[in-house]
Formats: sequence, C-alpha cells, structure tokens
Amino acid sequence: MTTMESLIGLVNRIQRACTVLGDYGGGTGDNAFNSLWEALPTVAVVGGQSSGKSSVLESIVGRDFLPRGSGIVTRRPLVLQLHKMEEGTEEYAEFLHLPKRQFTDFVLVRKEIQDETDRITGKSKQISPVPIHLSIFSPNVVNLTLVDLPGLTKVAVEGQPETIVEDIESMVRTYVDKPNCIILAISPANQDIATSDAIKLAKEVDPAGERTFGVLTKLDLMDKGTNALDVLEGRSYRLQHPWVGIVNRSQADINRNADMMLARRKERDYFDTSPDYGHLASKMGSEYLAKLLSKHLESVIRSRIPSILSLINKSIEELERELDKMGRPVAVDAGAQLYTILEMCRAFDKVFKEHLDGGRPGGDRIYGVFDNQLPAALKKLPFDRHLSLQSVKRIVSEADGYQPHLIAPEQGYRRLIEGALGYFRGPAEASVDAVHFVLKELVRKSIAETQELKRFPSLQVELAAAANSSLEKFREESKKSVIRLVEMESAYLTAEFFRKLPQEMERPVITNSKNQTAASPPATQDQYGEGHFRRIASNVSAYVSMVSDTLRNTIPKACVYCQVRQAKLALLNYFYSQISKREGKQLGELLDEDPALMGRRLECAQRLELYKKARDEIDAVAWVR
Ligand SMILES: Nc1nc2c(ncn2[C@@H]2O[C@H](COP(=O)(O)OP(=O)(O)OP(=O)(O)O)[C@@H](O)[C@H]2O)c(=O)[nH]1
Repeated sequence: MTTMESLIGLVNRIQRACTVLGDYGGGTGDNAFNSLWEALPTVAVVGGQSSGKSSVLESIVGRDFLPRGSGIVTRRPLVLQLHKMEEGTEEYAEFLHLPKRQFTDFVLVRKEIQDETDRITGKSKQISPVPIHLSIFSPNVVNLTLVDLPGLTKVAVEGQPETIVEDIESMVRTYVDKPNCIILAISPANQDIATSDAIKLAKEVDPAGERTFGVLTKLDLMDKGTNALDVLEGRSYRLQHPWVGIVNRSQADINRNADMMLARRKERDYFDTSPDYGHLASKMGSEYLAKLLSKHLESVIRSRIPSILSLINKSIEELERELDKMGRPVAVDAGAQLYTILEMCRAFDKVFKEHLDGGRPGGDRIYGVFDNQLPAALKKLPFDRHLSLQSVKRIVSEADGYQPHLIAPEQGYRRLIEGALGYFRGPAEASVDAVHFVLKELVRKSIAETQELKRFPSLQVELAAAANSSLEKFREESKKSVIRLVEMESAYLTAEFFRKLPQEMERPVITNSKNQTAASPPATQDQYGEGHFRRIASNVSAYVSMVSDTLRNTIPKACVYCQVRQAKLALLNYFYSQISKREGKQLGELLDEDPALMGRRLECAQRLELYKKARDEIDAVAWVR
C-alpha cells in the first residue's frame, strides 16, 4: 500500500467509525464530545441546482450511480469513498448501513441511495444531516473521499417546507465553515460566474481562496464565440488552486445511457482539440480533477496528522478521566453484584463512622444534646410550681386523708417526690429523639458523601430506608431504657438522703423505733404552719435536684449505649441479612443506575474505543511512511 492510499484510507476508516457513533460533520453540534470528524480533512461538493454536481461526481467515479430527477434529489449528505483497485478487478460498491452486501449493479446502488434517503427523511422531501456512506472499489477511481451535499436552491418546490432554502444552506455551511473542509465549488460555464451559488458561499467562508477548488462545468454549452478563459485562468475570480474545466455528459447522453468511460474519452478529446482550451488540456477534465483532489487531500491529511493526533490524545485522556469518575459498569452475575453492593455498604459505613468518631463533622452534635439540650431541659422543669407552698400543702393534706400526720408526712413526701420525678420523662425522651435525628441526618449525609453510591439511586433509597428503620428500633430501645432509669428513681428512693437532713425543729421530742431522739420543736410554732411545709418543699426540692444530677449523667449513657453504639455496630445488619437472600434480578434492580449515566458511560466507552482505534491506525500508517 502506498502512502497516499494509506492516508486517505485511514481517514475513510475513521470517518466511517465516527458516523457509526453519530459524529458527522453536518451534525447539530449538541454533542458534548470533541468532534473527530471535524478534525479530519474532507472534500465537500457544493453547487447550485443543475450546476452539474452529480455529473462531476459520476465522472470522477466513472459510473452512473446517483439518483436523478426533478427538485432536490440529494437530501442527505453522501460520503463517497473511492478506493483504487488493481486493473482487472471487478468494481463493486458497499454501504456502511449494509455492511454485508456488495453491489455490482450500479442501478441498485442508485436505488439504495434513494431508499436510504427516504428511510430517514421520509418521502416528505425534507433534508437530514445524517450522511449516507458509500464506498466504491474500482480500478477506475483514485483514492479520494468526497461529500456530496444537497444543491443550493433559491425556491422551495411543491411539497417542500418553506424553510428548505435556508435549511439546505445551513447544512452546507456546517461543512464548509470548518477550516478542515476542502470546498469543491461547482459552477456552470453557461452562467455568469458572479451569480454562482457555490462561489458566493466559498467567498464568504474562504475569502482567501485557500481551500476552494473551482470547477467549471458545461463548457460545451457556452454560446458560440464565447469562452471561459477568464474564469479558468483565474482572472474572473482568483483562487489559490487552479480552476478545472469539465465537460460532462449532456442530458441527451444520459437519456441515451451513454457509457461513462466513453464520456471520459470524449471529454479528453474535447480539451485536446479545443482551440480555446488546448493550451490548458493537461489540467482540464474530470480525471485530472480527481487526481488533483486526491493529491491535495493526501497532503492536507499529512499536514494535519500531528494536530489530529493531539486532539485524539487529549480526547482519550478526557474520556478516561470521565469514565473513572463514573465508575465501572456493573457486573451481571449475582455473586459479583452482591459483592458490589456489600462493598458500597462498607464504603457508606466507613463514612458514617467517620462522622460519629470524628474526621467528618456531625458527631459532636450528639455531645451537644447531652451537654446543652438535656441540662437546659432539666432546668426548665416546673418544680417551683409543683413545690409551691400551696401545692405542697394540698398534696401533703391529701396524702394524710382525714387524719393528719403525726410525725413526718411520709406519704406526703413520697407523693411529692413521685410527682416531681414524673417530669423527668419529658427531657429523657426528648434526648433520645434528639440523638435519633442527629443519627438520621448523619445517615443522609453519609449516603450523599459516599462517592461509590452516587451512580445507584435505587440502592441509595434502600440503604437509607434500612438504616433509618434500624435507627427507629434503636430509638425505641433507648426510650425504654431512659424511661426505666426514671422509673427506677421513682421505684426506690434514697432513704440515706433524708437521714442526713437536719431534723425538724418544731416537733416535740420523739423517740423513734431505735430509741434515738429527734430535735425538739420550738414551743411557740404550729406543727402545721407555713414553715413546716416550706421545709418539706425544700427537702423534696433538694432530693429532686440530686436525682436530676444523676439522670443528667445516666440518660446520655443510655442513649449512647442503645443508639450510637448500636448504630456503629449494627446499622446495616438487617439489610445484610435481607440482601443475601435476594435473587440476581432483584440485586440487579438495586444496581440500576441512572439511565442517563448508563447512556453517557456507553457513549464515552464507544468514543474511547474509536479514538484508540484511530490512534492505532494513525500510528500504523506513520510507520509505513
Ligand atoms: N452538455 C452538458 N450538459 C451537462 C454538463 N454538466 C451537466 N450537464 C447537464 O446538466 C443537467 C444537470 O446536471 P446534474 O449533474 O444533474 O446537476 P446537479 O448539480 O447534480 O443537479 P441537481 O442534483 O438537480 O442539483 C443534466 O441534464 C446534465 O446532463 C456538461 O458539462 N455539459
């Protein structure tokens, strides 16, 4: 394989692969990827309607194969890849969308182009930027790739949308705007070059004429006595590349089905014998045009290879980075899926523990509950009201019944204390709830912060539900424990506390069962006076405050034991036992990623494969060089 064949063939292969992945030159540009296609040099055939575009292409190929008819026949770009074969080999054509079929009958090629056009655009005469790829393998062609575009038109014909004129122009522009596009601008010689649609567009996008090849058709149809030398010799409109004159088959020739090879010979004779163009004969005609383009395309590709390679390398790096970020695709077998789920649970558990133990914020809020919320709540309990003189009098009297107490109001004390201790239930339960909400919030945060889980919304939901239901169970246990602490205080009072209290002064000297004497009361004071009740209130208050101090220390212990410690030890235990019972399909459902992400990963992976293949191909060709 010669260098030229290798380079053009290389670009052909890359272009075909691009098209399969939806990357084509006339695309809408809403693809987030770099377009590799756009980095590849392309020859786009541009011309007004009936300028002779189809005829030029057929003449370059040496075959009749393009659809003909009135109106806009070319409604999708046709990427025509020509591959030179050895003399004597049979010609055939192949479509990218029908990879297994070789066409040797070019009438069928024409039909397939029509059918394939209609497949995307419908018969509505709409246009579409999705190209049709046609490869022709023949001894009569040079290695060349051309993109045939819809002819520029001025008016919409019946059945076509009003916007067709602008639609065609903007599609053609998406190709010719690209600096890598070589413009083959076809103009008919029997029309003033100043009015040529192709030249008008080329002038706009390539004002210096560096990438435009001017082609003048229909030289034979010029009025007698006139010639196109001013155009062909670059005086009418100057381009960096020489103009090429062409004589295609006339409509009469086409109707007669005149042989293409014969037409090529006739064209050569026309120039060889032309009194006007004889001196330019060696640089005229469709065969010369094909060779000129092939050579130019090859040299442009060669000069672009370093920048194409650098684009490819940059894209490979970006894609690999993105794929890493998205994570690997999920395995299909149940064992591997279970492993993946457990791995992610472990990752989540690690983050959750970091929140509790430090390293990540949030665990300190639990200490905040014990250090601020609980003491504040205890302080706010309405003991003043409960132990007001009036209330103490009432409770003690009620406890005494019809017979007032003789010595200390034992029943009164107990009722007062029991009543007061009941108030501790509130702060105790509130502490449990507060710890619960901190833990729940930490679960939410940890799920959000576990990078590995990001791809799996269903697993996130299940994991959160499982963790929250465990936290709920821990909360119940914790509540039972703190209530038990409060009830234990009520169930058995610390008698020692009362023994240490200074004895009441107003009582008569009494001998208790152990024959110990109590303090003697002042003779003037009433045994049931205010001072007596005040002392009772103060004694009860002192006792309640001692209990409060105890609970301030024990409630946090219960919360940590029942909730925090359990969350660290067994948050996902129930989830683990359930998950291990699940079948492959159910596991797969847990691992159903966000469809948009799956699509993006697939696209990235395919893109990456394309770029890597392209890099290998370029490397291989570079070795040949
Ligand atoms: N005599 C003569 N006729 C030509 C020449 N080039 C094209 N024609 C005729 O001009 C008509 C239009 O040619 P096409 O090749 O179909 O032109 P086109 O630009 O592809 O036209 P659309 O596809 O309709 O846009 C046909 O009847 C051709 O036979 C030429 O160099 N000489």
